[in-house]
Amino acid sequence: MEYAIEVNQLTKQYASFKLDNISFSVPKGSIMGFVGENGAGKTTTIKSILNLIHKDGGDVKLFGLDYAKDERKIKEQIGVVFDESYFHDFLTIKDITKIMGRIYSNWSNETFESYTSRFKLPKDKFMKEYSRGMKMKLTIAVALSHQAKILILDEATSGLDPIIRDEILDIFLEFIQDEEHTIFLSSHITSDLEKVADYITFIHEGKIIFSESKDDLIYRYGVVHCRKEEYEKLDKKHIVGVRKSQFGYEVMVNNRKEIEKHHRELVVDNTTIEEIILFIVRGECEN
Ligand SMILES: Nc1ncnc2c1ncn2[C@@H]1O[C@H](COP(=O)(O)OP(=O)(O)OP(=O)(O)O)[C@@H](O)[C@H]1O
Repeated sequence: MEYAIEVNQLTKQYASFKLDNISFSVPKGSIMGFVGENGAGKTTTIKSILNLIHKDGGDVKLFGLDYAKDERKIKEQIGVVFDESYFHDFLTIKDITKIMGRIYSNWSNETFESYTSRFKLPKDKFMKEYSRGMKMKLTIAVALSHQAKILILDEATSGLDPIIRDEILDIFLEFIQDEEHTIFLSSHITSDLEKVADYITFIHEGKIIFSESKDDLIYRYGVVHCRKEEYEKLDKKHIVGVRKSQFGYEVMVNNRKEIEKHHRELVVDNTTIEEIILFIVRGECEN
């Protein structure tokens, strides 16, 4: 398999936080969703991938290239969208077209024009008159208009309404259609990731908990509703989290086939990425 991004044993130490020896890879032509709570280390990881901060250990490769040797080549091929717009208040779309044409050697006025029209962005208004949603669409239009091979987005769709988010997610799906383009997308909104992501990487307190194909996760994980006595007979190595209530036990398992094989009396329900994450973070675990 060819990888667009490879993160290998990356470590970054801040005074009260450590990105702890993390490794994962993003296959070329796919959408990778990057999830984790506030402060889990998503932005720190993204800044390391973009070579915007100094790493304390490990390495990052994009298209197999190293920043130390090929920084310019790498940066030309990345489109970046952070959760805040970086355009000056007194610029219009026309000004931005000119500026970007000077910055990127592969800038395409036609592509930019087609996205700004599609997003119905007003051409003569100043940025200060743009809403947050309009600014975000504009930033995405810029990122898509210089023939980037990878789009890296940090919480870019958070704070946007569901209709705009849906429109943007459709564009992401179009972007990767030709299998040459890749998207790495951090988000709190797991339902968005469930809709578009091929792979999910989950980061928790600076560590990668899993980085897997979304379909495999949904296929392997499941929730068992059972009584205490039934719970006690389950093989703990398959349990990733438990919720106890007055009605019984809800148990998130990571190998539903094994559970179904050994406990024919139990029903294992389907689950969602959001539930898996909630169980891992908030459920009790007795392993
Ligand atoms: N420059 C810095 N100096 C010191 N600590 C930092 C710095 N940047 C980030 N941190 C700390 O690193 C931790 C991870 O931050 P990061 O921004 O990577 O999290 P995140 O997962 O992106 O969170 P959020 O979803 O809230 O944006 C936090 O505890 C943060 O306070």
